[in-house]
Amino acid sequence: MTDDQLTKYWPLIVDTMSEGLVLIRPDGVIRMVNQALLNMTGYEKEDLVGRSCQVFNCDACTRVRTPASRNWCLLFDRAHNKMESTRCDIQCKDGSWLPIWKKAAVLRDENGIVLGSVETLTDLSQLTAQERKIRELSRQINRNKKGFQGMVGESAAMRRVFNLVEKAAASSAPVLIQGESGTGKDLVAHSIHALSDNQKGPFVQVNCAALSESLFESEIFGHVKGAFTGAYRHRPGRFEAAHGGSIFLDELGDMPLTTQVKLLRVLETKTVERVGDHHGILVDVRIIAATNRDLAALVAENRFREDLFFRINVIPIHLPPLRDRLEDIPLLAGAIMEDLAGSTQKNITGISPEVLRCFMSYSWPGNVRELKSALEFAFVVAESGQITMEHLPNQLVNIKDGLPRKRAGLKPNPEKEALIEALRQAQGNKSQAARILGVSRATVFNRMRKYDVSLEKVIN
Ligand SMILES: Nc1ncnc2c1ncn2[C@@H]1O[C@H](COP(=O)(O)OP(=O)(O)OP(=O)(O)O)[C@@H](O)[C@H]1O
Repeated sequence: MTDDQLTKYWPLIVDTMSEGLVLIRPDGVIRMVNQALLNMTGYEKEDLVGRSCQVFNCDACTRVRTPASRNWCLLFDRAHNKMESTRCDIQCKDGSWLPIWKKAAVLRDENGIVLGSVETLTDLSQLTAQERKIRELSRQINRNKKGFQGMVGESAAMRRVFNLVEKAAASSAPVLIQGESGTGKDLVAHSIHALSDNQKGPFVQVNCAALSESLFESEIFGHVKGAFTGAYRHRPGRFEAAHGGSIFLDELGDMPLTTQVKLLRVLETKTVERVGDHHGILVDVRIIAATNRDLAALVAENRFREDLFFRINVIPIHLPPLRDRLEDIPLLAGAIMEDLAGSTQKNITGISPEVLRCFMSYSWPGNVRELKSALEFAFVVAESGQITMEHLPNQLVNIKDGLPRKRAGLKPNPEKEALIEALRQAQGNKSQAARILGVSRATVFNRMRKYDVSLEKVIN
């Protein structure tokens, strides 16, 4: 084919492409379009040629068009001399939105003068529909797997929680999960992320109780080199690491007041500033927070900022303690034992009626986590057959008047009494007390501080 023939047949060649093609002048006016583009958008050639490319209302273009710039859009800036590609949405003639993959390059003459840009557009509507279908199917599979996203429970209270989790996942507002230790706050946070549009992004967890005040800010906001002694290089914080996903601020009630001010600013401006720097970095992060403290009470005591409380408590989810949903125990015990049977070689067939009665009358200060560790303990002690009372840990068979300890016996503060009892049984060994309660050693420390429990008082 000669050059002349190529020029002659070029329009036909361009029209055989399955991708849309558009040529745009440096002032943003459309110079030429191919047939595929007309098919994709529903426009006629005369609707487009000679008009501004703003007709497509492309969401990527609104982001790169700057009123201060001399050029029509950043694409024509000298610094952006390469091929650019992005996923974006354009508007069709009937007003509907079309998801596309757009590739763009600037055309220059031999003197470097910009002649215009060429853009190819791939229709992603089918792919997007398939992705949505896959997401929906995987949600259904998770729902059918075990309970709701791995959370077991059929009580009215838990059904309300599942419902709220779905609603929270569909929104991008901050979520505050409150509930006693071991009620499943961590599971709820993971479920919200897994069901949200940010599911493909990272899930970054920060335990606010585990970080010392001095480390806190650089850990979650990052720092620049030289910000403090030992800051040898620039380091991004957890917020930046969570960009495009979710950040889970666990034990939020333990966040230092100085950091609370900074967090409030992040929520309001959607930008973070690394320690030692004043440049805001834009972050698109879903915020999920949890605490086992009564945040409203901390606000009243001036230990938690009221403005932050209102800003973060947009979608409150309260997880009820296990003693208030005892009807969930048989289902929970069954699911936990199914998991344990799968991971051990023992032929344990179930729990005796007496054990179930005991479970139903116990106060479960450590909630589901304690139920889980009680059954794990029983799986270690029992050989085969049914789990009976003799296989249960001490705190459950602490018999009073022929019956396991009643719920009423633990009021008004079951968590404090359970802590004292566990420390007594463990003779002051905090790790062992943590195992008895089914909580972490840090939680034992926190509770000792919270309830002002000292080892001398407990053991003597
Ligand atoms: N509804 C539930 N169904 C099944 N397992 C559960 C449920 N709730 C909690 N669990 C299990 O109980 C344990 C404790 O749950 P989780 O860590 O989510 O509690 P938490 O409220 O975050 O506790 P903490 O405040 O101490 O961090 C985990 O092993 C979790 O899988």
